[in-house]
Amino acid sequence: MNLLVDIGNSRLKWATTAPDGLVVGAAIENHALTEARLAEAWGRLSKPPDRLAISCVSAARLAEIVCLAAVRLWPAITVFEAKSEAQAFGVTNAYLQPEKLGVDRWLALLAARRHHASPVCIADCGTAITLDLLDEHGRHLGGMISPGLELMRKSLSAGTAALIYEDSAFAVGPANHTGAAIYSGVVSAAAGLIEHVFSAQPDACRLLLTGGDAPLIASQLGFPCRIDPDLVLRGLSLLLE
Ligand SMILES: Nc1ncnc2c1ncn2[C@@H]1O[C@H](COP(=O)(O)OP(=O)(O)OP(=O)(O)O)[C@@H](O)[C@H]1O
Ligand SMILES: CC(C)(CO)[C@@H](O)C(=O)NCCC(=O)O
Ligand SMILES: [K+]
Repeated sequence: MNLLVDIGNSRLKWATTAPDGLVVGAAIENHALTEARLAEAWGRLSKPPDRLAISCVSAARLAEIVCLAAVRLWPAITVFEAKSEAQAFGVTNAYLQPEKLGVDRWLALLAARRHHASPVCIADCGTAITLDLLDEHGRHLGGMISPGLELMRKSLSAGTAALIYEDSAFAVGPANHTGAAIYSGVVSAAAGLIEHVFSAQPDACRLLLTGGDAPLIASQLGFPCRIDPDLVLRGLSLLLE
């Protein structure tokens, strides 16, 4: 059994590998991440993992906390930190400097190539929204980066006098109060971005969403799509095969 850890800019997601797939644990907010918190989550595992694979696009300090917690619980564990490469598992990285592609994006591409049909447009709807295009030969055609929903909402409150960040419920379409108008605006911006990019792709291209905001954004898309919530973790799992 192996342990997989995906550290995003907001939350840490983790899973253990099982013969028939992943067993996904409860996400931990980055600001609440401590060795003790991980020990509490992982202390309940039925047996010690042999290997730990980490994907980290956030501060290196968080990956260190994860390593320390794992080594303290299981001194014999082997730790592996994923890095973006020029080529792996039939996928070729489009970046001029392949190591500069966010490792979460790279792992999502590897998992999409293995578990979904290509050509595919991957939209990771997390702290940032990233789009990555993969052709039928496994060639990454490049991608795009935009702020995610929370960052868009926070940037409005940071850059204006009247707009405050409210924990408003999402309602479709034009709104009649500020919080709902902002939420509706940013979800429309995200859905519009994805539709704009996807509609320029060949007919055979599929649309694949992942990330915490994938279900909400998918509900506002004018195209059919699949949601794979564990795409980055599934990419990590490939690396340990
Ligand atoms: N239970 C939840 N807790 C926190 N955020 C959630 C939850 N469910 C959905 N979300 C949404 O998920 C978004 C964060 O997505 P995700 O967890 O994929 O981000 P992340 O992996 O930290 O980001 P990234 O990889 O882009 O840095 C938040 O904007 C929030 O709106
Ligand atoms: C864009 C994010 C923040 C998305 O999590 C991450 O993939 C990242 O930090 N990427 C590095 C820059 C790049 O991918 O071009
Ligand atoms: K992510």
